[in-house]
Amino acid sequence: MRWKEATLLLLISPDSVEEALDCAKAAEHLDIVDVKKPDEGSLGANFPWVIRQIRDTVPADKPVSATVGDVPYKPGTVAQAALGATVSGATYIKVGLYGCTTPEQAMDVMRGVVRAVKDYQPDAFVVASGYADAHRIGCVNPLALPDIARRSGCAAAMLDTAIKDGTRLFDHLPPELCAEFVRQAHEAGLRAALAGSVKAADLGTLTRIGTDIVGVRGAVCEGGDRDAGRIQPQLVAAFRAEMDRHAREYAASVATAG
Ligand SMILES: O=C[C@H](O)COP(=O)(O)O
Repeated sequence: MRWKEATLLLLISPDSVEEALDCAKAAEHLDIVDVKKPDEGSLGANFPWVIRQIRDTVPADKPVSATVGDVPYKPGTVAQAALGATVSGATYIKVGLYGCTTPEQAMDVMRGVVRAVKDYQPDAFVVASGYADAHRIGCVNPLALPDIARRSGCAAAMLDTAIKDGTRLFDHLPPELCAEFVRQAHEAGLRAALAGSVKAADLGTLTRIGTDIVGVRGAVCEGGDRDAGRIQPQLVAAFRAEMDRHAREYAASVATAG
């Protein structure tokens, strides 16, 4: 895809074809449609036919992303799953390095994924995802992700939260550490994606620290409930309006300071 420099992109995660249809109604307000299966985990993988149907459902100019799962340290298994998501029509391939306890393990997994995906789809966008609350599950340190992503040939480093219990990205990784994550990702030539029960109130900070992609589900579901609620097109539009407001305010503050 073409990047609009210094623009925060909105990635929304439907869990079904029905929800993707609601995303399609709000297509002008979002940038990436991210297929996942939240009942299989934070980055739970959906079925190949759901990815395919969603690809056929959303406008062709919107990239479809797919989560490959909160994966174990099994590089062959994960590479094969990532290829499955690619063959099914996803061009963003997101891998949650849940079962990797060291950067070396994470790199093993991501190198396999990058090779499997790019052999089939050279311009695919592979995303290595860690977790801001890694300390709760014993997986690789979130600030190691930019280096893992760079050394394995990924296009982006991402953080989400592993445990969806109402705690949020900044509860586990305060803004100054998220800013460091973004800085390291950019220094490595990567895009920086952040998620984790993000709300509109977080958008000022996410904009200011230079985040490239914000991933959202709960905040655009009815009742803010990512499990029982369904994505609402008007909530996607409202979230986007807040993003745009913060982008304008930030641009104005930079212009004033300069
Ligand atoms: O990739 C982003 C996730 O879908 C975020 O979900 P959430 O906003 O409910 O934590």
